[in-house]
Amino acid sequence: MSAEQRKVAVLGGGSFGTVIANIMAEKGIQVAQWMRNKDRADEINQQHTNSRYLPDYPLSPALTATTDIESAVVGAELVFVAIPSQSFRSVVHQIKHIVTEQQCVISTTKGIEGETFSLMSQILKDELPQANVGVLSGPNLAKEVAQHQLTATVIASNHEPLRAAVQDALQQSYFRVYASSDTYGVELGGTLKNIYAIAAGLSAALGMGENTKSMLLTRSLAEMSRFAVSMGANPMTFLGLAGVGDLIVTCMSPLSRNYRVGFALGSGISLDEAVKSLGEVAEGVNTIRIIKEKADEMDIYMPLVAGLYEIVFNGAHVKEVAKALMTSEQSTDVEFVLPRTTV
Ligand SMILES: NC(=O)C1=CN([C@@H]2O[C@H](COP(=O)(O)OP(=O)(O)OC[C@H]3O[C@@H](n4cnc5c(N)ncnc54)[C@H](O)[C@@H]3O)[C@@H](O)[C@H]2O)C=CC1
Ligand SMILES: O=C(CO)COP(=O)(O)O
Repeated sequence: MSAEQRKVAVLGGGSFGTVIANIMAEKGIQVAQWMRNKDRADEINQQHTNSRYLPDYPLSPALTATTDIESAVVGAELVFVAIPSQSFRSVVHQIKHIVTEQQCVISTTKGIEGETFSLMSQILKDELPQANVGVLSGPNLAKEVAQHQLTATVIASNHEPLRAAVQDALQQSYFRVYASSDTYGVELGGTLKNIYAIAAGLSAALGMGENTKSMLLTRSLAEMSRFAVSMGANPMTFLGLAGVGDLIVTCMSPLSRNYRVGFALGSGISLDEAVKSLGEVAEGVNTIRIIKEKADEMDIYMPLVAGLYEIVFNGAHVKEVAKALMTSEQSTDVEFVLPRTTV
């Protein structure tokens, strides 16, 4: 099928929904981007910009926006969902009776539903059991994708035709799409790294040095992987783009909203004010609370999450938490857990 014959939908009018929709429109694919806000849809259709979320980046004139979710989704081969985790289920629920078993639905959302401890692919399976489900995740700061900076991402699904269709739809000279069959690991990596980006922003605001940043990043990766393995994920996925790759970009770039929330907290701004002034989603704030509860329940050792929770939600002082972490019981660096062999 030629690009012009392909029809896809993107649900969400924010930064990531817009760049994903724009990549495909640039390739000549028919893209319908659904959003709630009519003025923003009109702006995309008439001025080819989304000034609220991506000011200064021209969009493809071929990209069309709509406020009618049904017309966007009906007949779309691929449906990407770029809606913050707190609204994800309610939006997907609206298309429950429209989606057919031929369609592929792909989450780009890096968060967890607190009440059910569900990642977004699980919500897609709950709400749309008829559809093929996938997850797109990786080191993909929306503004850098909009600038056409060379970028790589991962499409994860256990449905091979979905992986191939998404690779074909999104592959661009500046955007490379790798495939994975570890949906759970890819999705968990994208979700967990937001927590550590908040910690990295906090430490940057306090002027901590490069040794500190390196320690924080590396121990974050160890902690994420420990949690993931306890939950049954493949630790190798955490050495890839959707694991350490996304951790690096989000912990190092002031373009990351989670990093910026951490930086604001470290500068003495309250959590409410930091989130409000951001005006975009920072999934990591809720994720800290949800992962802390799960780690406590399952007795998983996550000292960085526990310390960050105290700082963000209980007003603990960063320097006191850092001191407690630095002087806690001696620990090993990397432990290899070898598979048990039968004797
Ligand atoms: N921005 C980025 O660099 C990247 C973001 N992501 C993930 O993509 C997801 C979405 O993020 P962004 O687009 O960046 O967020 P954003 O904050 O830029 O935009 C969120 C969009 O969702 C819409 N929305 C919220 N609730 C809604 C509802 N009930 N019904 C309809 N629309 C609703 C908002 O109006 C807004 O258009 C997040 O989970 C994020 O972690 C993933 C990769 C990169
Ligand atoms: O996931 C992202 C980059 O891969 C975007 O991170 P933020 O949500 O912190 O901006």
